[in-house]
Amino acid sequence: MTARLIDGKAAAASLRATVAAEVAKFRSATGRSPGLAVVLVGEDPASAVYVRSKGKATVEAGMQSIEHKLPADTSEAELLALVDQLNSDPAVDGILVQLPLPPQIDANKVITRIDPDKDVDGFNPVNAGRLAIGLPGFVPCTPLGCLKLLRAELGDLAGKHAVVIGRSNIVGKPVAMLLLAEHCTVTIAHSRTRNLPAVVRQADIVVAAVGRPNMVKGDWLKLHATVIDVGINRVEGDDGKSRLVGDVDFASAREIAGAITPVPGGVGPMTIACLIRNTLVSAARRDGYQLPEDL
Ligand SMILES: NC(=O)C1=CN([C@@H]2O[C@H](COP(=O)(O)OP(=O)(O)OC[C@H]3O[C@@H](n4cnc5c(N)ncnc54)[C@H](OP(=O)(O)O)[C@@H]3O)[C@@H](O)[C@H]2O)C=CC1
Ligand SMILES: Nc1nc(=O)c2c([nH]1)NC[C@@H]1CN(c3ccc(C(=O)N[C@@H](CCC(=O)O)C(=O)O)cc3)C=[N+]21
Repeated sequence: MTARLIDGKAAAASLRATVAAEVAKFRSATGRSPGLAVVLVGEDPASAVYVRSKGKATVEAGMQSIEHKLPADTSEAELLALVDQLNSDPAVDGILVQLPLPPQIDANKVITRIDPDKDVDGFNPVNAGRLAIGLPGFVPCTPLGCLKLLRAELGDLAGKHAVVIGRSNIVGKPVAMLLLAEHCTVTIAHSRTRNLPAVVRQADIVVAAVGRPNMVKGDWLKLHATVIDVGINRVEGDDGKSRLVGDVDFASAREIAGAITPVPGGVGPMTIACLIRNTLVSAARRDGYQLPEDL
């Protein structure tokens, strides 16, 4: 039996529709629409694509998109000044500074400067801390998207062994924190992990966030494991055209896994849906407006 496909595109469309319906109610209750400011420094083509799709999703949900495009040679002081301005702008509910940033800018400094209560990316240390100790805050969009897909697929996650491959601050660590809060037994693997295939073979849930095309093979998996592939890797196909592949070798993994996310069409679309979700949550908190619990 080949694995069930976890359709992130469909799940994202459904979340976006739910958010749009709630935005409409928010607007009639408060007379304003939630605003998301996205800041792009430089012209990395992949970043430009993501920023465009974020803006489109924001507007489609009935929210205001405020885009700031700065030249690649922008100084750290200039970017920090823009963040300060967005922090104090009442029309801005969410602030996202697209990563990576050019080398003259310290990304940690910028992330730390964003008002934690507008930090819809969930990258500010205050929000990382809130997640770690179980306080309400903002959960990073990609990890939240992974969790939503897993809950929809498996229901209760308590007691499952989850192996997260990757320990970055934006994906691996927050995914591990979320799974721990769901009462999974969590193993975090990384580049120094010994015998990774044997570690992965213990997993009921595998989350791969590595950035290495097709690294996780089907014969690493426990039979019928649930596989969430976060990797977005652009590679050259046999036809010479570039295409996207994940960190999991999809062809071999789908023969062993119980369910698996494709790339594209898996976690990526959920990231953007969770961003507009977080922006609405931010606007509601700032206005004391009550949203449904399970958004
Ligand atoms: N779908 C989406 O919305 C998003 C997708 N991504 C994608 O997810 C992937 C990961 O992103 P990100 O977390 O930012 O990447 P980073 O490069 O920040 O982190 C990669 C992690 O993988 C670990 N790693 C590297 N090589 C190996 C190896 N051979 N075996 C085991 N672990 C290894 C590293 O370990 P160590 O710490 O020891 O160096 C590190 O912890 C990328 O493909 C990225 O494009 C990212 C964000 C959003
Ligand atoms: N401050 C910040 N926040 C981020 O959330 C952030 C960031 N910086 N920098 C870059 C990464 C990457 N990221 C993705 C978003 C959507 C898709 C996505 O929609 N992917 C589609 C395919 C898109 C395509 O075809 O290129 C899919 O997987 O189906 C992928 C990756 C957000 N990131």
